[in-house]
Amino acid sequence: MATQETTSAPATEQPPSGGGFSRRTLFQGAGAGLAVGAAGGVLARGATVPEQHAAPSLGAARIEFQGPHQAGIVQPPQARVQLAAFDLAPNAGRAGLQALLKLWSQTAARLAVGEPAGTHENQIALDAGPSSLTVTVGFGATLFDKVGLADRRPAQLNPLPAFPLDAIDRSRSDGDLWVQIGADDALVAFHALRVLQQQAAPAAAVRWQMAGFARSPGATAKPMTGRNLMGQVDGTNNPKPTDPDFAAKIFATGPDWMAGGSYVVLRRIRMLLDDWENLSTDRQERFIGRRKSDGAPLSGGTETTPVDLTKQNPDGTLAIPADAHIRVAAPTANGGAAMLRRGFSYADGVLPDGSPDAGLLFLAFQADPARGFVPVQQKLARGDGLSRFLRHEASGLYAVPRGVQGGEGYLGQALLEG
Ligand SMILES: C=CC1=C(C)c2cc3[nH]c(cc4nc(cc5[nH]c(cc1n2)c(C)c5CCC(=O)O)C(CCC(=O)O)=C4C)c(C)c3C=C
Ligand SMILES: [Fe+2]
Repeated sequence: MATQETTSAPATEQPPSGGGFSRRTLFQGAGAGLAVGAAGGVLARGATVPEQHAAPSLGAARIEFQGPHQAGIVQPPQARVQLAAFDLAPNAGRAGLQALLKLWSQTAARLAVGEPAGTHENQIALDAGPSSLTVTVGFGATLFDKVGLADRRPAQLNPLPAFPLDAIDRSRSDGDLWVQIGADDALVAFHALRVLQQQAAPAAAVRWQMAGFARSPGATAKPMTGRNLMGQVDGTNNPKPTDPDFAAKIFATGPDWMAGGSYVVLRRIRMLLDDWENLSTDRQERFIGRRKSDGAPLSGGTETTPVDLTKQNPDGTLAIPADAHIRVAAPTANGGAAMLRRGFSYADGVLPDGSPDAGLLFLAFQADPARGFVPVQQKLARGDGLSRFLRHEASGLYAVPRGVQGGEGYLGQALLEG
């Protein structure tokens, strides 16, 4: 496995709401030591940088593969994501899975530092560096039976309940293995997907694949929380790694192979953009409970001002309406239920009726979906004004084992050899 460079370098600047989001980003090569980000102005597209002050390229940024948690959870979303689920071949067995996870772990570590893949290298990403590449691997509930580990399947992987308004396409849901590949360059992300996919054969085959995107680093004059395709500032009130209870909310404590791991819920949520865009900005804001221009709560202040759900307008109505998304989803309204949302937009052309096939690849990490996504979605599906503009079309739940560190060789080793 590739060794991980540990040279210390400053982390990229984070948006106001990013709080303590750790990007674990290092820069290699000639520019090491320089901070990259729009605030520093060093990566403005088209900017001419004098040779002697050459800045590190976006491609040079890298995120450590090794650590107590897998990469791709606490880091802010990269500009590009490739999501894929794989089903194990009937004859692969535990040995086949073990060999695959070893190969994927080696490959993820190599690609994260900008080395070529050890096998199936196709040069798609040549010259583009690791571009903050992360590879995150998860196990679906169906995997455990197939490799004789049914008795070790955690209860947290029990199937999600059906929610009102669900329109789930099972062929684009679930899967034995899940992979999230994030990078700040589309070619780097696709390269990693292609290599992992080829390495998977014949032990596993792709069940479904989805591509998404988020704001590119340096796109705004200063670091800001990103927007979704409805135009809203999205991601403000996420738990922050600096919160005292962050780890308890987001990371599992056991069994041993999951200690430091997390459970991720995926929902491919199509947005009914034609209907949404027909609303006035005022109505759109009341469906969310935040101002569209800057993400400030309708109870007042700026984006980061704590939400006041009791605040009333002069006419006595609630400043944040009863069916506003942030009121219905708030941890205080759901017994403290919390999750780390790390979604990406998608835009996959148009449907037969001419409407855009576009929306949110909603991804939420949590220590236990029964105390995170499930109670919140149960409430949202019934009482959220926004839900009439959304269609949940695909779904998945995966155990994301702890990261590789110390003497461990590959992701999931403690499960498969424990
Ligand atoms: C079950 C969980 C959630 C789903 C599904 C979901 C879908 C979804 N959300 C938006 C847009 C926004 N969501 C915002 C906040 C927010 N959303 C959830 C949960 C789900 N959202 C939570 C727990 C919160 C935080 C609530 C709080 O404590 O304030 C916001 C506001 C900005 C922010 O805090 O991120 C927006 C905007 C869309 C478009 C969507 C489905 C496509
Ligand atoms: Fe939301």
